[in-house]
Amino acid sequence: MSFVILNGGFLLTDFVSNTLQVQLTQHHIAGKETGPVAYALDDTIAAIATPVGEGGIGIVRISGPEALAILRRLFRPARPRPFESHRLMYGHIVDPHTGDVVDEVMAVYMRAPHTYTRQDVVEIHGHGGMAPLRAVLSLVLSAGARLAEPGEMTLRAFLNGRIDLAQAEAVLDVVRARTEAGLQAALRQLGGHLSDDIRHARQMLLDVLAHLTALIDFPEDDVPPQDIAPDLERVAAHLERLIATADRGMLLREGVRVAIVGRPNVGKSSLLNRLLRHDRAIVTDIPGTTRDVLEETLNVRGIPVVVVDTAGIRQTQDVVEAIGVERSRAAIAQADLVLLVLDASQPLTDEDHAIAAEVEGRPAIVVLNKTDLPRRLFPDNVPFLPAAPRVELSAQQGEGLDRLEETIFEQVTGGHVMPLHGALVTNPRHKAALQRALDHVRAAQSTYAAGLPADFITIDLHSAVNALGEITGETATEDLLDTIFSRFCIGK
Ligand SMILES: Nc1nc2c(c(=O)[nH]1)N(C=O)[C@@H](CNc1ccc(C(=O)N[C@@H](CCC(=O)O)C(=O)O)cc1)CN2
Ligand SMILES: Nc1nc2c(ncn2[C@@H]2O[C@H](COP(=O)(O)OP(=O)(O)OP(=O)(O)O)[C@@H](O)[C@H]2O)c(=O)[nH]1
Ligand SMILES: [Mg+2]
Repeated sequence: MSFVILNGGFLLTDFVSNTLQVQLTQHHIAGKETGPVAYALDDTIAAIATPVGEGGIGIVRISGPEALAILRRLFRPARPRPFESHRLMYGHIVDPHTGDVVDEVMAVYMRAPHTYTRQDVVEIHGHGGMAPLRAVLSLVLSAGARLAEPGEMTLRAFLNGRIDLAQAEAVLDVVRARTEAGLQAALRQLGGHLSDDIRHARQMLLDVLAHLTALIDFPEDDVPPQDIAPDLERVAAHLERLIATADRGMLLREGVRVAIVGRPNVGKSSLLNRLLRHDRAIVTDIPGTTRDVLEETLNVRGIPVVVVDTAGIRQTQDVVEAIGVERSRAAIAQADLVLLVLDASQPLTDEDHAIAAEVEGRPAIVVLNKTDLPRRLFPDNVPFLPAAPRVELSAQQGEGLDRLEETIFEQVTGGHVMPLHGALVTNPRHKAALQRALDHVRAAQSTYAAGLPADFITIDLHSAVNALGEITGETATEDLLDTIFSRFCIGK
């Protein structure tokens, strides 16, 4: 699918041809010579908007100028009356060629522009099953609609200016949120908090640019030079504040990977089961029970934590077990945090030392398990990983688990709680663009402080403005839009 490029901070919509036409300039497509692209908004698209499986109801959504005409052709209302915008009607979807009833439905026509896409939208709410939904969709397609690409409904909402790019991305984050806190963060972004903050920073930069441009273009007019240092500092501080929310924001959106490692039989799988609060992994007293890595998602105070149980690491002649051990090592490498589990009822072994050496240098927690048994090992006797906190627990008895969750939370957040209000950066793409914008503002500050000519400063300020525009979409490239919207599900 090909997309539109946005130029100069504006969406240039050509309403005459109903096609979105945007001029491309070298300026906006870094290093890429491209001609003008057009993305048609004048065709009518349709998709099943709900999961295709068994459900109470399922929705076929249609967006575009033909939406109502298509509905008229296929829908037989139980009580015929004129279609009224945003009013749900009861009736049947009927195949116009055969007269066969395809499903019993509720249907709604929503007149542009007060709709999801800002186009005419029709929703057909049918029974939530594969056969009825496909039958309805197929009639809609034969009546003139085109099957929507993934994310194309939301793309239209973006292209028509109902939401900006950061909000469009938030739609997907809402769908994919794995915890309540993650959902709240996504909804905040969907509500436009981040967008408002970024637009504010961008506008301040544009104001400074306007002033500098006046100085450059009309030197004879004696434009009184203003001191732009305070404005630049204010923008820089604003960007820094936003960037500072990113580490925690990204945790909410992406979560962390925690690997449970240790020698065989120390109780790794028992610990996983306890953390999940159900018996996911097989537990036996036979060392080498877990052969493969096993992943489950856990909610630790709002942070999605993917916990990975691994095969106990030891030298082994067993081919299958050896592969499992290799995977355990890979899990250590991929984890954001490692739980090194020890058996507190036994003295440390060479294997414990060897595994600790592999964990060395990575964020870790040392877990002393089996504290319900007579003790042979205490936190003070553990010589390795001196920086890692020690947590004593009994996975079997379920004691000490709260303390472990607390320690995991502290390790991954640095102990900070989530800010409850205002903008929160949750997306690495946004963080990277903010950082680029900040670097350019900092560079502009130095240039200004060094007393260099105004056009040296404007180069950096333009780059900063563009970097911010990539977040909200004013200066997004075709490739970027393609990447973002192709991650959506069909019907979104
Ligand atoms: N049936 C249904 N439920 C749904 C959606 C949908 O499209 N259909 N949504 C979609 O994913 C989500 C809701 N999001 C939406 C966002 C904006 C508009 C909308 O029509 N906005 C208009 C204002 C309408 C009005 O004021 O009455 C606008 O902003 O102009 C609709 C749904 C979740 N639930
Ligand atoms: N007393 C006591 N026994 C425990 C505790 N945790 C685990 N066990 C027992 O230790 C044995 C091994 O437990 P697992 O959870 O399978 O150990 P593992 O580390 O996953 O072992 P592998 O998968 O072989 O690497 C089982 O018999 C468990 O019941 C504990 O806290 N206290
Ligand atoms: Mg196990």
